[in-house]
Amino acid sequence: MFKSIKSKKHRMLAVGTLLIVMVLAVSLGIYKEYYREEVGELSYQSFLAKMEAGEVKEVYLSEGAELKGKLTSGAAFITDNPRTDSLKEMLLMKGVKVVEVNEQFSIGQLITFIVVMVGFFGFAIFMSKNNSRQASKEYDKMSSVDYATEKKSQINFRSVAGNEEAKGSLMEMVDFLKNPDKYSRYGAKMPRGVILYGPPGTGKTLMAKALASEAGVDFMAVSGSDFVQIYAGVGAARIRSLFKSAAEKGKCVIFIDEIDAIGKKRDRGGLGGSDESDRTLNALLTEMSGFKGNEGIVVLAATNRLDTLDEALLRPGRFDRQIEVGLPDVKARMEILSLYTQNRPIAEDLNIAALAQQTVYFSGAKLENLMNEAAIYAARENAEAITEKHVDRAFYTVVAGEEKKDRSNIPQIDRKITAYHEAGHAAITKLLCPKNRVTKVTIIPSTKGAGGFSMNIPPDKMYHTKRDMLNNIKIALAGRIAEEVTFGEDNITTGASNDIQRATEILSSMIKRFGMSNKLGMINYDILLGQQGVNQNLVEVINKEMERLYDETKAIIQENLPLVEAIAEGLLAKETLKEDEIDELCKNYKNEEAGIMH
Ligand SMILES: Nc1ncnc2c1ncn2[C@@H]1O[C@H](COP(=O)(O)OP(=O)(O)OP(=O)(O)O)[C@@H](O)[C@H]1O
Ligand SMILES: [Zn+2]
Repeated sequence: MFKSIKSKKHRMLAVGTLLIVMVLAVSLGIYKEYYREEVGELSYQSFLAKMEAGEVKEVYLSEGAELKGKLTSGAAFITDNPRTDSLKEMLLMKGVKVVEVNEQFSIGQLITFIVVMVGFFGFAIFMSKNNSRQASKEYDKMSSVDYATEKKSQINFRSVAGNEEAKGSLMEMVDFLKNPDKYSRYGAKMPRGVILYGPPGTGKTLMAKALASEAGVDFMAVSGSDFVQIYAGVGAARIRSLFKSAAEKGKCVIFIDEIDAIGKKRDRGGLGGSDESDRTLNALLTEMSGFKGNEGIVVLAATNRLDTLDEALLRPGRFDRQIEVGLPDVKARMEILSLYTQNRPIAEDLNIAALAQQTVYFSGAKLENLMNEAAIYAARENAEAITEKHVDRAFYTVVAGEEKKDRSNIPQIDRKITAYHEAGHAAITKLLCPKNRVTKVTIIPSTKGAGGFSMNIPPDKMYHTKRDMLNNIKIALAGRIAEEVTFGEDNITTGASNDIQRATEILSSMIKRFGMSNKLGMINYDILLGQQGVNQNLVEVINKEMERLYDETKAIIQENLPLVEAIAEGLLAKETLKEDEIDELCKNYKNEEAGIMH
């Protein structure tokens, strides 16, 4: 039994030895109680003689084969047990104390039994203590989280192609990290948390690394899924341990990939919500609010979907900066491809610009993968350089699983429809509200879901006029209208669903809440009908008005089709148009119009 302990650790050995000594001491005590002096074995005759002489003090009477007792001298003795019925009476008559021992086994056996029992219990207690120590050690280990650190990585913002806006935002933080004192002197708080959101493989991790290495601080990377544990409290403990190690480093960048694993929207109804994920999220929120802004710890988190995150995460003092990291447009793809062809032998015939055009909807990771696969094919053939042929073959490997299409027109139809749709929004905005800024139009899908989007910033105003609202409806409708006018009624797409929602919202609040309809008057229909109320008359009025607005907008688009086409062509070529490029197109268009009129 104890042998197995020996083979364990030193401490176990020490405790085990101590235990044995204790057991021996105890049993020795018990032993002495019975055998204070050495035991003398007496023949039955001499026993009888001693009894006659009055030298026997006491006898333990039992059913056993031996008879034990004590002499008046204090010495213990053993003799044969005659097992006669008269023995007890005889002894009593001689004035010997008789103790009836109802033992089935000898005292020696008793002692052995006690030793074994004590030993066993001692061992059990020892093991359970040891186990709990082991368990707590294991818990300690479990509650700390492995993070990948990188101190002097070669990555900087130049390793990240495209994503200029996101890079710009992060570059501002480099100075915060480098000179936190400079900012704290003015009471300026450093942003604690930044969420990078966008499709997979767009360089979120890369940018977080670049931030850390440009600021010259440690980079600690973990994944949200590391905190999802089956054991209660472990996730929260890991969060605390992560921030503790970060605090020990002083300045650092903590990167939490897949933040949605811990920061999912909590179930307000309490149905199906798990306390455990709440606890982990709460621990994160506490830690984020806990460290003072100027301590030099920045937490970057990445997610593919911003809309699934709990609002509590996005509150001031937590992840209050959200930066979109989108799919690269053609220019960015060109830059990424250049980056990954830089140190590779590239054949003359490989046209990087054309390849950038053909890799619509590719993420940075996919482009890197494409060049890597091409390099593998070239290496296998022992080719001089990577040629068009290798890239072609790599293309199919990378898009494997997706339907095999001619690479040159993979999503050409989609792109074209999206381009005209977005051009419709942009053209109508500039035609109806020349003061509105259109800062960016793109046909690269964003995480917000739409095929593309237009950033339309109206000038600051206290009130919205009826005309503003009508114009906004027309801008929303213009996407679908441009699709219809260009590709025919049968080729319109589902891409307008958000636009239709928006147009309906504006129009219905104009009529139901703002009293802007001549036919329905100054009545708040929400109060009158309640939220669920459907009023046939109301629906008809809204529908008629929407139809009228649609026709009006359609007329404007048809009249200005060349502008729509110019913007759409620009989008097809560049995928993203910036504010100045859009303004330029509009200016050229107006000048031409003016030229025709004169
Ligand atoms: N804009 C880019 N410039 C250069 N390389 C890029 C870019 N985007 C992605 N890559 C390449 O793709 C790899 C994967 O990108 P990264 O891990 O940063 O993506 P991510 O956005 O964090 O993706 P995920 O959401 O899957 O975590 C990078 O290591 C890099 O090699
Ligand atoms: Zn639209």
